[in-house]
Amino acid sequence: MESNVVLKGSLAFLGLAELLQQLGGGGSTGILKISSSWSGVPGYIYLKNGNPVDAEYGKITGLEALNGFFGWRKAHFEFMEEDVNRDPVIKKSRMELILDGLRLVDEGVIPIMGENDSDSHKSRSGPDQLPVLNGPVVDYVYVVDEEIFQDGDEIVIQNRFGNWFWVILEGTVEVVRITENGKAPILRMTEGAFIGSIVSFLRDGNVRSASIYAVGRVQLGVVDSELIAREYSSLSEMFQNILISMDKRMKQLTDVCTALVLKHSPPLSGKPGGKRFIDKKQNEHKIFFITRGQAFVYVKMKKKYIHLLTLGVGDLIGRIPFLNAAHEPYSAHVYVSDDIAVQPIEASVVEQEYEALSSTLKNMIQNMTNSISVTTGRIFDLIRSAGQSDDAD
Ligand SMILES: Nc1ncnc2c1ncn2[C@@H]1O[C@@H]2COP(=O)(O)O[C@H]2[C@H]1O
Repeated sequence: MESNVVLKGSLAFLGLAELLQQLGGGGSTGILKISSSWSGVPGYIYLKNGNPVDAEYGKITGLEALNGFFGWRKAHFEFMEEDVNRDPVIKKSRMELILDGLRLVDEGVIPIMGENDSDSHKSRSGPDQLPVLNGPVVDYVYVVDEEIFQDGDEIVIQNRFGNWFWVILEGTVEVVRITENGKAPILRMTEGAFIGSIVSFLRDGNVRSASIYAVGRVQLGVVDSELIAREYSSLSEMFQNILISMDKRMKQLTDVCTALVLKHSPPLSGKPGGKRFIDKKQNEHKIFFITRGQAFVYVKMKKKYIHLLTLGVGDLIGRIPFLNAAHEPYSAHVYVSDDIAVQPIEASVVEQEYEALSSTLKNMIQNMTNSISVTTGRIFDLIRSAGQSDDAD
Protein backbone atom coordinates (compact mmCIF):
# COMPACT_ATOMS: atom_id res chain seq x y z
CA MET A 1 0.00 0.00 0.00
CA GLU A 2 2.79 2.40 0.94
CA SER A 3 5.17 1.55 -1.91
CA ASN A 4 3.69 3.75 -4.61
CA VAL A 5 3.82 6.99 -2.58
CA VAL A 6 6.33 9.05 -4.54
CA LEU A 7 5.87 12.43 -2.91
CA LYS A 8 4.54 13.61 0.42
CA GLY A 9 4.67 16.75 2.50
CA SER A 10 2.76 19.64 3.99
CA LEU A 11 0.55 22.05 2.08
CA ALA A 12 1.72 24.76 4.46
CA PHE A 13 5.12 24.63 2.73
CA LEU A 14 4.09 23.73 -0.76
CA GLY A 15 0.69 25.21 -1.55
CA LEU A 16 -1.77 23.21 -3.65
CA ALA A 17 -1.12 25.47 -6.66
CA GLU A 18 2.59 24.78 -6.61
CA LEU A 19 2.07 21.10 -5.92
CA LEU A 20 -0.24 20.76 -8.94
CA GLN A 21 2.31 22.60 -11.09
CA GLN A 22 5.03 20.24 -9.93
CA LEU A 23 3.02 17.09 -10.57
CA GLY A 24 1.91 18.60 -13.87
CA GLY A 25 5.47 19.39 -14.94
CA GLY A 26 6.43 15.80 -14.33
CA GLY A 27 3.38 14.55 -16.29
CA SER A 28 2.40 12.42 -13.28
CA THR A 29 -0.50 9.98 -13.21
CA GLY A 30 -1.93 8.92 -9.85
CA ILE A 31 -3.91 9.96 -6.81
CA LEU A 32 -3.19 12.94 -4.59
CA LYS A 33 -4.55 12.37 -1.10
CA ILE A 34 -5.00 15.39 1.15
CA SER A 35 -5.60 14.98 4.89
CA SER A 36 -6.20 17.56 7.55
CA SER A 37 -7.04 17.32 11.23
CA TRP A 38 -9.66 19.99 10.46
CA SER A 39 -11.54 17.58 8.27
CA GLY A 40 -13.06 14.23 9.21
CA VAL A 41 -12.34 12.66 5.83
CA PRO A 42 -9.46 13.03 3.41
CA GLY A 43 -9.79 14.50 -0.05
CA TYR A 44 -8.58 12.99 -3.32
CA ILE A 45 -7.48 14.51 -6.61
CA TYR A 46 -7.04 12.17 -9.57
CA LEU A 47 -4.37 13.11 -12.10
CA LYS A 48 -3.75 11.79 -15.59
CA ASN A 49 -0.57 12.86 -17.39
CA GLY A 50 -0.19 15.77 -15.00
CA ASN A 51 -3.76 17.06 -15.33
CA PRO A 52 -6.47 16.80 -12.66
CA VAL A 53 -9.37 14.82 -14.15
CA ASP A 54 -11.55 14.36 -11.06
CA ALA A 55 -11.63 15.03 -7.33
CA GLU A 56 -13.54 13.73 -4.33
CA TYR A 57 -14.30 15.07 -0.89
CA GLY A 58 -16.93 12.99 0.87
CA LYS A 59 -19.96 13.21 -1.38
CA ILE A 60 -18.65 16.24 -3.28
CA THR A 61 -16.89 15.42 -6.53
CA GLY A 62 -15.35 16.99 -9.62
CA LEU A 63 -14.53 20.66 -9.88
CA GLU A 64 -16.42 21.63 -6.75
CA ALA A 65 -14.33 19.26 -4.63
CA LEU A 66 -11.09 20.35 -6.25
CA ASN A 67 -11.81 24.06 -5.78
CA GLY A 68 -12.48 23.49 -2.09
CA PHE A 69 -8.97 22.05 -1.58
CA PHE A 70 -7.42 25.44 -2.42
CA GLY A 71 -8.70 26.52 1.00
CA TRP A 72 -6.86 23.69 2.81
CA ARG A 73 -3.69 25.01 4.37
CA LYS A 74 -2.85 22.99 7.47
CA ALA A 75 -2.99 19.76 5.56
CA HIS A 76 -0.71 16.95 4.51
CA PHE A 77 -0.53 15.39 1.11
CA GLU A 78 0.66 12.12 -0.38
CA PHE A 79 0.93 11.45 -4.07
CA MET A 80 0.54 7.82 -5.11
CA GLU A 81 1.65 6.94 -8.60
CA GLU A 82 -0.82 4.51 -10.16
CA ASP A 83 -3.15 4.06 -13.10
CA VAL A 84 -6.23 6.24 -13.02
CA ASN A 85 -9.25 4.86 -14.81
CA ARG A 86 -11.67 7.73 -14.46
CA ASP A 87 -13.49 9.70 -17.07
CA PRO A 88 -12.25 13.26 -17.15
CA VAL A 89 -15.00 15.06 -15.22
CA ILE A 90 -12.82 18.15 -14.87
CA LYS A 91 -12.30 19.70 -18.27
CA LYS A 92 -10.37 22.86 -17.45
CA SER A 93 -6.64 23.02 -18.02
CA ARG A 94 -4.29 22.81 -15.07
CA MET A 95 -3.45 26.49 -15.37
CA GLU A 96 -7.12 27.49 -15.41
CA LEU A 97 -7.84 25.33 -12.37
CA ILE A 98 -5.02 26.89 -10.40
CA LEU A 99 -5.84 30.46 -11.36
CA ASP A 100 -9.54 30.02 -10.64
CA GLY A 101 -8.90 28.21 -7.35
CA LEU A 102 -6.63 30.95 -6.07
CA ARG A 103 -9.01 33.66 -7.25
CA LEU A 104 -11.96 32.02 -5.48
CA VAL A 105 -9.93 31.92 -2.25
CA ASP A 106 -9.03 35.60 -2.68
CA GLU A 107 -12.64 36.52 -3.25
CA GLY A 108 -13.67 34.62 -0.12
CA VAL A 109 -15.84 32.19 -2.13
CA ILE A 110 -13.69 29.30 -0.93
CA PRO A 111 -13.19 29.40 2.86
CA ILE A 112 -9.75 28.91 4.34
CA MET A 113 -9.69 25.83 6.50
CA GLY A 114 -7.39 25.50 9.46
CA GLU A 115 -5.98 28.98 9.62
CA ASN A 116 -7.08 32.38 10.77
CA ASP A 117 -7.72 34.97 8.10
CA SER A 118 -4.66 37.08 8.68
CA ASP A 119 -2.50 34.13 7.64
CA SER A 120 -4.48 33.31 4.57
CA HIS A 121 -2.00 34.61 2.03
CA LYS A 122 1.11 33.25 3.67
CA SER A 123 1.33 29.70 2.58
CA ARG A 124 1.16 30.43 -1.13
CA SER A 125 4.49 31.23 -2.73
CA GLY A 126 4.96 34.93 -2.11
CA PRO A 127 5.79 37.55 -4.74
CA ASP A 128 9.51 37.39 -3.94
CA GLN A 129 9.63 33.63 -3.84
CA LEU A 130 10.32 32.23 -7.27
CA PRO A 131 8.17 29.36 -8.53
CA VAL A 132 10.04 26.30 -9.77
CA LEU A 133 9.44 24.64 -13.11
CA ASN A 134 10.31 20.96 -13.40
CA GLY A 135 9.95 18.40 -16.15
CA PRO A 136 9.40 14.70 -16.79
CA VAL A 137 12.07 12.04 -16.38
CA VAL A 138 14.92 12.81 -18.79
CA ASP A 139 15.13 10.70 -21.92
CA TYR A 140 18.90 10.24 -22.39
CA VAL A 141 18.55 9.11 -25.98
CA TYR A 142 18.71 12.69 -27.20
CA VAL A 143 21.39 13.90 -24.76
CA VAL A 144 24.63 14.16 -26.76
CA ASP A 145 26.89 15.80 -24.21
CA GLU A 146 26.95 16.95 -20.61
CA GLU A 147 28.10 20.26 -19.14
CA ILE A 148 28.68 21.30 -15.54
CA PHE A 149 28.14 24.83 -14.22
CA GLN A 150 28.96 26.18 -10.77
CA ASP A 151 26.90 28.48 -8.57
CA GLY A 152 26.39 31.89 -10.19
CA ASP A 153 27.73 30.88 -13.64
CA GLU A 154 25.93 32.49 -16.56
CA ILE A 155 24.61 29.64 -18.71
CA VAL A 156 22.64 31.75 -21.20
CA ILE A 157 23.28 35.42 -21.86
CA GLN A 158 20.26 37.52 -22.82
CA ASN A 159 20.34 39.11 -26.31
CA ARG A 160 23.17 36.86 -27.54
CA PHE A 161 22.56 34.50 -30.44
CA GLY A 162 22.17 30.83 -29.69
CA ASN A 163 19.83 28.09 -30.81
CA TRP A 164 20.85 25.02 -28.91
CA PHE A 165 19.01 23.43 -26.02
CA TRP A 166 19.83 21.85 -22.72
CA VAL A 167 17.82 19.69 -20.42
CA ILE A 168 18.53 20.02 -16.71
CA LEU A 169 19.94 16.74 -15.40
CA GLU A 170 20.70 17.93 -11.88
CA GLY A 171 20.36 21.17 -9.95
CA THR A 172 18.49 24.43 -10.34
CA VAL A 173 18.82 27.48 -12.61
CA GLU A 174 17.25 30.92 -12.45
CA VAL A 175 15.73 32.72 -15.43
CA VAL A 176 16.34 36.47 -15.23
CA ARG A 177 15.20 39.24 -17.57
CA ILE A 178 17.69 42.07 -17.80
CA THR A 179 16.26 45.53 -18.54
CA GLU A 180 17.54 49.08 -18.35
CA ASN A 181 15.49 49.41 -15.16
CA GLY A 182 17.14 46.46 -13.47
CA LYS A 183 17.20 42.67 -13.30
CA ALA A 184 13.92 40.81 -12.94
CA PRO A 185 14.11 37.19 -11.69
CA ILE A 186 11.20 35.36 -13.36
CA LEU A 187 11.32 31.76 -12.16
CA ARG A 188 13.60 28.82 -11.43
CA MET A 189 13.88 25.57 -13.33
CA THR A 190 15.03 22.19 -12.15
CA GLU A 191 15.43 18.55 -13.27
CA GLY A 192 13.72 17.67 -16.52
CA ALA A 193 13.05 21.27 -17.61
CA PHE A 194 14.45 22.50 -20.92
CA ILE A 195 16.51 25.61 -21.57
CA GLY A 196 16.18 27.30 -24.97
CA SER A 197 13.35 28.50 -27.16
CA ILE A 198 11.61 25.75 -29.10
CA VAL A 199 11.10 27.87 -32.20
CA SER A 200 14.75 28.85 -32.55
CA PHE A 201 15.06 26.61 -35.64
CA LEU A 202 12.80 28.90 -37.54
CA ARG A 203 14.99 31.91 -37.36
CA ASP A 204 18.45 32.45 -38.75
CA GLY A 205 19.61 33.39 -35.33
CA ASN A 206 17.68 32.93 -32.14
CA VAL A 207 18.22 35.85 -29.79
CA ARG A 208 18.10 34.66 -26.20
CA SER A 209 15.12 36.22 -24.46
CA ALA A 210 16.56 36.04 -20.93
CA SER A 211 19.71 35.23 -19.00
CA ILE A 212 20.01 31.99 -17.08
CA TYR A 213 22.21 31.47 -14.03
CA ALA A 214 23.23 28.37 -12.12
CA VAL A 215 21.91 28.18 -8.55
CA GLY A 216 24.46 25.89 -6.91
CA ARG A 217 26.09 23.18 -9.00
CA VAL A 218 24.16 22.35 -12.15
CA GLN A 219 24.55 19.49 -14.59
CA LEU A 220 23.02 20.02 -18.02
CA GLY A 221 22.48 17.65 -20.90
CA VAL A 222 23.08 19.11 -24.36
CA VAL A 223 20.13 18.12 -26.52
CA ASP A 224 20.74 16.75 -30.00
CA SER A 225 19.41 19.80 -31.84
CA GLU A 226 19.92 18.28 -35.28
CA LEU A 227 17.53 15.49 -34.44
CA ILE A 228 14.95 17.93 -33.12
CA ALA A 229 15.42 20.33 -36.04
CA ARG A 230 14.79 17.51 -38.49
CA GLU A 231 11.59 16.51 -36.75
CA TYR A 232 10.53 20.12 -36.42
CA SER A 233 10.92 20.77 -40.14
CA SER A 234 8.69 17.79 -40.91
CA LEU A 235 5.79 19.32 -38.95
CA SER A 236 2.84 20.79 -40.81
CA GLU A 237 2.82 24.55 -41.23
CA MET A 238 -0.21 24.72 -38.97
CA PHE A 239 1.57 22.90 -36.16
CA GLN A 240 4.66 25.08 -36.53
CA ASN A 241 2.44 28.17 -36.35
CA ILE A 242 0.86 26.90 -33.16
CA LEU A 243 4.29 26.51 -31.57
CA ILE A 244 5.36 29.97 -32.75
CA SER A 245 2.21 31.47 -31.28
CA MET A 246 2.73 29.67 -27.96
CA ASP A 247 6.30 30.93 -27.83
CA LYS A 248 5.02 34.48 -28.41
CA ARG A 249 2.56 34.02 -25.58
CA MET A 250 5.36 32.96 -23.27
CA LYS A 251 7.52 35.95 -24.23
CA GLN A 252 4.68 38.43 -23.71
CA LEU A 253 3.91 36.91 -20.32
CA THR A 254 7.58 37.24 -19.40
CA ASP A 255 7.35 40.94 -20.39
CA VAL A 256 4.33 41.42 -18.11
CA CYS A 257 6.03 39.52 -15.29
CA THR A 258 9.18 41.62 -15.69
CA ALA A 259 7.21 44.88 -15.50
CA LEU A 260 5.50 43.67 -12.33
CA VAL A 261 8.72 42.48 -10.67
CA LEU A 262 10.37 45.82 -11.37
CA LYS A 263 7.17 47.64 -10.38
CA HIS A 264 7.21 49.57 -13.63
CA SER A 265 4.17 50.15 -15.79
CA PRO A 266 1.45 48.61 -13.62
CA PRO A 267 -0.72 46.29 -15.71
CA LEU A 268 -3.51 48.00 -17.52
CA SER A 269 -6.77 48.05 -15.66
CA GLY A 270 -10.21 49.35 -16.52
CA LYS A 271 -12.71 48.10 -19.04
CA PRO A 272 -11.15 46.72 -22.22
CA GLY A 273 -12.00 48.19 -25.58
CA GLY A 274 -13.13 46.22 -28.62
CA LYS A 275 -15.80 43.57 -28.68
CA ARG A 276 -15.95 40.39 -26.65
CA PHE A 277 -14.93 37.40 -28.71
CA ILE A 278 -14.89 34.31 -26.62
CA ASP A 279 -16.55 33.39 -23.38
CA LYS A 280 -17.44 30.35 -21.37
CA LYS A 281 -20.63 29.50 -23.19
CA GLN A 282 -19.89 30.70 -26.64
CA ASN A 283 -16.92 29.31 -28.57
CA GLU A 284 -15.94 27.27 -25.55
CA HIS A 285 -14.31 24.45 -27.38
CA LYS A 286 -13.26 26.29 -30.49
CA ILE A 287 -9.80 27.20 -31.62
CA PHE A 288 -8.98 29.80 -34.25
CA PHE A 289 -6.07 31.33 -36.10
CA ILE A 290 -6.26 35.09 -36.52
CA THR A 291 -6.14 35.98 -40.22
CA ARG A 292 -6.77 39.72 -39.78
CA GLY A 293 -6.89 42.17 -36.89
CA GLN A 294 -5.90 41.72 -33.27
CA ALA A 295 -7.13 40.03 -30.11
CA PHE A 296 -6.48 41.14 -26.55
CA VAL A 297 -6.46 38.71 -23.66
CA TYR A 298 -7.51 40.10 -20.29
CA VAL A 299 -7.86 38.50 -16.91
CA LYS A 300 -10.24 39.91 -14.36
CA MET A 301 -8.98 40.15 -10.81
CA LYS A 302 -10.65 42.03 -8.02
CA LYS A 303 -12.96 43.77 -10.50
CA LYS A 304 -10.04 45.04 -12.56
CA TYR A 305 -9.09 43.93 -16.05
CA ILE A 306 -5.44 43.12 -16.54
CA HIS A 307 -4.10 43.10 -20.05
CA LEU A 308 -1.96 39.97 -20.47
CA LEU A 309 -1.51 39.48 -24.21
CA THR A 310 -1.93 41.05 -27.61
CA LEU A 311 -2.40 38.47 -30.35
CA GLY A 312 -2.03 39.20 -34.06
CA VAL A 313 -2.18 37.54 -37.47
CA GLY A 314 -1.07 33.90 -37.26
CA ASP A 315 -1.74 33.66 -33.54
CA LEU A 316 -4.04 31.19 -31.92
CA ILE A 317 -7.16 32.01 -29.89
CA GLY A 318 -8.65 29.30 -27.71
CA ARG A 319 -7.49 26.25 -25.90
CA ILE A 320 -6.13 23.13 -27.48
CA PRO A 321 -7.28 20.59 -24.89
CA PHE A 322 -4.09 18.52 -24.58
CA LEU A 323 -1.74 21.50 -24.75
CA ASN A 324 -2.81 23.29 -21.62
CA ALA A 325 -1.38 26.62 -22.73
CA ALA A 326 -4.23 29.10 -23.20
CA HIS A 327 -5.78 31.36 -20.60
CA GLU A 328 -9.11 31.58 -22.40
CA PRO A 329 -11.92 30.70 -22.24
CA TYR A 330 -12.25 29.91 -18.51
CA SER A 331 -9.72 32.22 -16.88
CA ALA A 332 -9.49 35.06 -19.36
CA HIS A 333 -11.61 37.26 -21.57
CA VAL A 334 -10.77 37.84 -25.20
CA TYR A 335 -11.64 41.13 -26.90
CA VAL A 336 -10.98 41.75 -30.57
CA SER A 337 -10.48 44.66 -32.93
CA ASP A 338 -13.39 45.53 -35.24
CA ASP A 339 -11.62 44.18 -38.32
CA ILE A 340 -10.99 40.74 -36.80
CA ALA A 341 -11.11 37.72 -39.09
CA VAL A 342 -10.41 34.17 -37.92
CA GLN A 343 -10.11 30.70 -39.33
CA PRO A 344 -11.26 27.74 -37.21
CA ILE A 345 -8.88 24.86 -36.46
CA GLU A 346 -9.85 21.27 -35.81
CA ALA A 347 -8.38 20.22 -32.44
CA SER A 348 -8.44 16.52 -33.36
CA VAL A 349 -6.15 17.13 -36.36
CA VAL A 350 -3.66 18.95 -34.14
CA GLU A 351 -3.87 16.18 -31.58
CA GLN A 352 -3.16 13.49 -34.16
CA GLU A 353 -0.01 15.26 -35.23
CA TYR A 354 1.04 15.82 -31.63
CA GLU A 355 0.56 12.17 -30.72
CA ALA A 356 2.90 11.09 -33.52
CA LEU A 357 5.81 13.21 -32.25
CA SER A 358 8.89 11.83 -30.53
CA SER A 359 8.74 11.89 -26.75
CA THR A 360 11.53 14.49 -26.76
CA LEU A 361 9.65 17.00 -28.85
CA LYS A 362 6.51 16.32 -26.83
CA ASN A 363 8.46 17.01 -23.63
CA MET A 364 9.82 20.23 -25.08
CA ILE A 365 6.32 21.37 -26.05
CA GLN A 366 4.98 20.48 -22.62
CA ASN A 367 7.89 22.42 -21.13
CA MET A 368 6.71 25.50 -23.01
CA THR A 369 3.12 25.08 -21.84
CA ASN A 370 4.37 24.58 -18.27
CA SER A 371 6.43 27.77 -18.61
CA ILE A 372 3.29 29.62 -19.68
CA SER A 373 1.37 28.22 -16.75
CA VAL A 374 4.04 28.91 -14.12
CA THR A 375 4.80 32.42 -15.43
CA THR A 376 1.08 33.22 -15.37
CA GLY A 377 0.88 31.98 -11.78
CA ARG A 378 3.74 34.30 -10.83
CA ILE A 379 2.01 37.23 -12.56
CA PHE A 380 -1.13 36.56 -10.53
CA ASP A 381 0.85 36.40 -7.28
CA LEU A 382 2.57 39.69 -8.10
CA ILE A 383 -0.73 41.38 -8.98
CA ARG A 384 -2.34 40.03 -5.83
CA SER A 385 0.40 41.32 -3.60
CA ALA A 386 0.43 44.70 -5.39
CA GLY A 387 -3.36 44.78 -5.12
CA GLN A 388 -3.35 44.17 -1.39
CA SER A 389 -2.48 47.81 -0.79
CA ASP A 390 -5.44 48.82 -3.03
CA ASP A 391 -7.85 46.60 -1.13
CA ALA A 392 -8.65 49.35 1.30
CA ASP A 393 -10.34 51.42 -1.48
N1 LIG B 1 8.86 32.81 -18.67
C1 LIG B 1 9.75 31.83 -18.87
N2 LIG B 1 9.52 30.60 -18.40
C2 LIG B 1 10.42 29.59 -18.60
N3 LIG B 1 11.55 29.73 -19.27
C3 LIG B 1 11.83 30.94 -19.75
C4 LIG B 1 10.95 32.05 -19.59
N4 LIG B 1 11.50 33.11 -20.22
C5 LIG B 1 12.66 32.68 -20.74
N5 LIG B 1 12.87 31.38 -20.46
C6 LIG B 1 14.02 30.54 -20.83
O1 LIG B 1 15.14 31.39 -20.95
C7 LIG B 1 15.71 31.14 -22.22
C8 LIG B 1 16.49 32.26 -22.82
O2 LIG B 1 16.92 31.86 -24.11
P1 LIG B 1 15.81 31.39 -25.19
O3 LIG B 1 15.00 32.60 -25.55
O4 LIG B 1 16.47 30.62 -26.26
O5 LIG B 1 14.90 30.38 -24.34
C9 LIG B 1 14.48 30.85 -23.10
C10 LIG B 1 13.76 29.88 -22.20
O6 LIG B 1 14.38 28.62 -22.19
